[in-house]
Amino acid sequence: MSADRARLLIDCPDGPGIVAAVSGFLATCGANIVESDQHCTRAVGGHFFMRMTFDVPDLAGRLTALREGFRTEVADRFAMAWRLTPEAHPRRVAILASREPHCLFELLYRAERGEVGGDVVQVLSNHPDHRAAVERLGIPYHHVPATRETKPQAEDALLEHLRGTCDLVVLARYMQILSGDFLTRLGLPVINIHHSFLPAFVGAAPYQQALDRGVKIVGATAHYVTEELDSGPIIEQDVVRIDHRADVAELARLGADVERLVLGRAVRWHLDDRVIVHHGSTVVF
Ligand SMILES: Nc1nc2c(c(=O)[nH]1)N[C@@H](CN(C=O)c1ccc(C(=O)N[C@@H](CCC(=O)O)C(=O)O)cc1)CN2
Repeated sequence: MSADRARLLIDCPDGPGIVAAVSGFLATCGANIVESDQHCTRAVGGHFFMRMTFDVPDLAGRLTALREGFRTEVADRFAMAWRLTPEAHPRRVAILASREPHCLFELLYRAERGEVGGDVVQVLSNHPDHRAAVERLGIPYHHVPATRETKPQAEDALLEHLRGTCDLVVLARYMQILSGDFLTRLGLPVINIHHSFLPAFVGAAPYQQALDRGVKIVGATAHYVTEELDSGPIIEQDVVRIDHRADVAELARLGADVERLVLGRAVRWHLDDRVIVHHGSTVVF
């Protein structure tokens, strides 16, 4: 990982001259573009998306000036939504879990191997089950019990631990619905793994819903969390075939492998600045 490497994510109304303006600005800064990817929603009158990776000497010392120059010379001209982030910028991840362990430990395993794109700085759970295993990895574990009656107090406690200490929150089969007020006060991206192929089977017990419906595939969906349950922008999905012999335990067993893969991909892509959210959907470079 180079200290002088940065990622630039852009989306704006499509039109002529965008790529030339961005690459021209970077050239005047002495930047070398090492990766560039773009997408337009349609030929005319659409929306433009781009992800660039570039190297620029003394990035740390010039970051503020680089951002200000890009804003005034390029972004404002094209009404861009954008973010320019050093690749080496710390990406601290907090994981919320309940009893199911597989997604939590998938992320911890991947983080140990440097495959998440950030550091897991704490685990919080409404159950004490995983404290010993998490703390053996040297990661703080906070048990924050939550019931329907105590949800406001539990959310206050979660915010105490989360605000100012992390850059991304991941719900690894965390089984508490978070309030809109909590999400607003948190002010960070939250990624959830839902154990169905959304929009099918929203809410609790999707495997039982799938069994009752007689489906032939089950799946998992990683999405950004919004106040509306399981309705946030989808980042990644995958499925596995099942048949009439499967009961709900078998569905959960087969589905767990899909959940782990889908969540691992989504967290990595988010932390690699590959995901742009636009009008409730995502572009994933
Ligand atoms: N605001 C949001 N909060 C949460 C979301 C979300 O999309 N928006 N996703 C859920 C995860 N989830 C499905 O993936 C889910 C979790 C829990 C429930 C639910 O009905 N929970 C009950 C309590 C269940 C219990 O105590 O065991 C509840 O909170 O009343 C449905 C879906 C995470 N949060």
